[in-house]
Amino acid sequence: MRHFTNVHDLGDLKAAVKEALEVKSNRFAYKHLGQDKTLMMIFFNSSLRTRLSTQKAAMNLGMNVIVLDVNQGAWKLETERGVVMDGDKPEHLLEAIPVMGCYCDVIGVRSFARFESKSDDYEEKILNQFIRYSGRPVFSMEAATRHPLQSFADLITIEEHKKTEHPKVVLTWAPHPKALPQAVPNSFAEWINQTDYEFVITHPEGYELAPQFVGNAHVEYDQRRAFEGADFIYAKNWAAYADPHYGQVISTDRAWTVDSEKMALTNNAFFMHCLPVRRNMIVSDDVIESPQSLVIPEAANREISAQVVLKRILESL
Ligand SMILES: CCC[C@H](NC(=O)CCC(=O)O)C(=O)O
Ligand SMILES: NC(=O)OP(=O)(O)O
Repeated sequence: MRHFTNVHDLGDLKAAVKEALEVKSNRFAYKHLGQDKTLMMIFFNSSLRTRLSTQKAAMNLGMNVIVLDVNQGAWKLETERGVVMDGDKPEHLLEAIPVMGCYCDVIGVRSFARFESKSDDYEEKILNQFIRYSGRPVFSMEAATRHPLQSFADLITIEEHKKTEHPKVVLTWAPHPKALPQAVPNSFAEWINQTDYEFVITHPEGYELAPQFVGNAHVEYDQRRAFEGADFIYAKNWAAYADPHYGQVISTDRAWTVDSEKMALTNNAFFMHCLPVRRNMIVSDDVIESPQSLVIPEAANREISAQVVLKRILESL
């Protein structure tokens, strides 16, 4: 595998999950693959889980790791070609990317949607420049429209905990004070649509995700009806996608907060969230602390999803 930016890069998902569970049970068995190889992780945005789990995965594989927080210490970067650079940005991405490519064998990039231009975001303008100009294999650590390392970990977690062959999985919007990217819900939907689960997406009107991600999911505007009989509840906030409200918060209605009363409508469902989570906005304290909450094992599986991706990239070098 050269690059990892979406669900299709992994091929057969059942095989990928099987490989993940094998790696999970013997994660130090592949140190030869990463010997004398360097991973560079480039963050345009904050991170805890991705930063730590991906570095741990690389170390499991015997890799060296370099981490760059672009907005702390590096030169401010111009991303637009053709701009006269007489402002506060000393360096262009078109030099910085190939230079960074000189110092590593594999590149991970985190670059969230900027909500300045829907086309720039949905054409993955930043991530694709790394793919085009770095000369290295590139994987997404959450880009503008997807978070595939998270979604792979989410799938592993559901497969580990499902009590039926075809569980009902519900992706629910929940309120948040800021305008958050659509990357996590887009990616979750893209991956779950590749399974044979029953898949429902529930959100207030105006929060419809892009059709290419919704796919065959059933969209339900009544959250309680969506929760009925669910086996997994995956909560996440996202900003509006549809014009004219792209990138905007159009609701902070806490009637959508996931609480025990709503979880009682489900089939004793597990609760999932990618973290970080705004407690008592997205989910009540008692739900995220309940025995049905999988948020910690879900986060632990980020080490495994990253290790499978890095292992496949190293095997293709
Ligand atoms: C893995 C999630 C990363 C990011 N989350 C945030 O930006 C949360 C920021 C906040 O709650 O202030 C998101 O929603 O895409
Ligand atoms: N879930 C996730 O990617 O967390 P971070 O933003 O902390 O990396």
